[in-house]
Amino acid sequence: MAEIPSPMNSSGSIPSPMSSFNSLFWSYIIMESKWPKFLYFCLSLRCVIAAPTKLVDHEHGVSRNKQQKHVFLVQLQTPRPASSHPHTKQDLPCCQCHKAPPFVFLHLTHMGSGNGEATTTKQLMEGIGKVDLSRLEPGTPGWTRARATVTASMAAHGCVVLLAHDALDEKLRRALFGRALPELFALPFDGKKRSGAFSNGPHIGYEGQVPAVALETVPFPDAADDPGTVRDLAGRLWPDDGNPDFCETIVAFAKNVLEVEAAVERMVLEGLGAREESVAKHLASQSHAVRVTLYGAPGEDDAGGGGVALALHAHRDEHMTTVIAQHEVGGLEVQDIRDGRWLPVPPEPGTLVFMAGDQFAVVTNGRVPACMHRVRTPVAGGRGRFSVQLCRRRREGGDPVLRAMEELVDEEHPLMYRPCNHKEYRAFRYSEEGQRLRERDPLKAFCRVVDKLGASMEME
Ligand SMILES: O=C(O)CCC(=O)C(=O)O
Ligand SMILES: [Fe+2]
Repeated sequence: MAEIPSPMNSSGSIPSPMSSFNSLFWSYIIMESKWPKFLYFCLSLRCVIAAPTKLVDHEHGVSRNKQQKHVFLVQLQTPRPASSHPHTKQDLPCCQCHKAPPFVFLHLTHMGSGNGEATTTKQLMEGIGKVDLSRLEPGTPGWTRARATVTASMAAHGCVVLLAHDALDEKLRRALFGRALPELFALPFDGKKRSGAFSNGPHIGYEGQVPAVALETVPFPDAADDPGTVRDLAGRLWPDDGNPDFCETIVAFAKNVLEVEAAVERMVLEGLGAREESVAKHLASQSHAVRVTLYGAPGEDDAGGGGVALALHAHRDEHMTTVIAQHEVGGLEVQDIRDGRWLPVPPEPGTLVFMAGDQFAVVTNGRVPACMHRVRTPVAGGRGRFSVQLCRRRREGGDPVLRAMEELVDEEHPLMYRPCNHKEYRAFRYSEEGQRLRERDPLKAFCRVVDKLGASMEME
């Protein structure tokens, strides 16, 4: 049986929900091939504390493999009074607290099966999971442990931090952030326009020089599969020689990080109980793009509280997944789904941040929530911030319909999102209505299933 650190407090007793009204009271259950009993326990507990079924459903994850151990984290949480709520504008569970009666919320999180290790619980309680992917081979115990941590963190936050020194070593990091990006963004505006991918529209080509948005960003679609597209673009940016070093750097990043991305997506989907063939089919249905971004250095006037300036508003990505590499200047923050707090993700060398977008929430039947995130850059130091993202989305020309994976829908997890056309969803996201909802939940407005009582299945 896997060992998990005790949730006891310093006095050696398990904290009681009554004595910590605004904080988490939690306990855990370790199961060994006994999930039906566990389910029965949950159902009876639900009756006893009268937690709404929606809350029970939201944090999910009973794998059906009865041969393996199942580790669950059970969190009991009392709602915060509305008056102390810091994020009343967000359309997140916590924001509905004031509507909820003062009973106890029940969160269930599947911590993984197989040899899931102690670190998962600790990391989940402290924030986002962090996993070292170096030299991991599928099928080994290390892989199984990593899968448990990745799955738990994705299910809880829609996000996990990866230590991936193999994919982003010091040499590539220097080539990318020390040379390729500075050279690209130093080009005059007209030079960048010449890239031919110019548009000041949403996430299609070069974006920059937009009043009130201090960032510039350039996408390189299909960089790993079709390096010729990077060379074409670079040929227009640097007509003299096409900057071969730049191309080599972008393609190397794309190839390395795409490999990591696919491995992590596989871990999460398998961790949730998807079949190998479904996962393979899903991965083959996606395209990718590398996007390089520069956030201008904020001025003193831009500073909000805490000496940081908002550089990118809170949002969820509309595509499938995003892997983000930050460099030296931090700023990425993800929102804790449980209480609305913003958790900073520091730019540690060799780390990549893996996050779910709306398409992934549809495919996983809401068992992985799309990650709400934003960027706030420090004013002190007056430095710009670089980040590089690898975005994955449903391939153009493939099946345009996004739907939940069959295995991830069952009695315990009824369909959460209706099948939807990814292009239509993208168009909706950039429509006036979608923009209005961007800090709330546009996916919910677009295709969330409504239950028989006419209520959305989200916690309300
Ligand atoms: O730069 C970052 O760290 C995040 C960028 C981002 O969220 C986006 O481009 O959608
Ligand atoms: Fe984003």
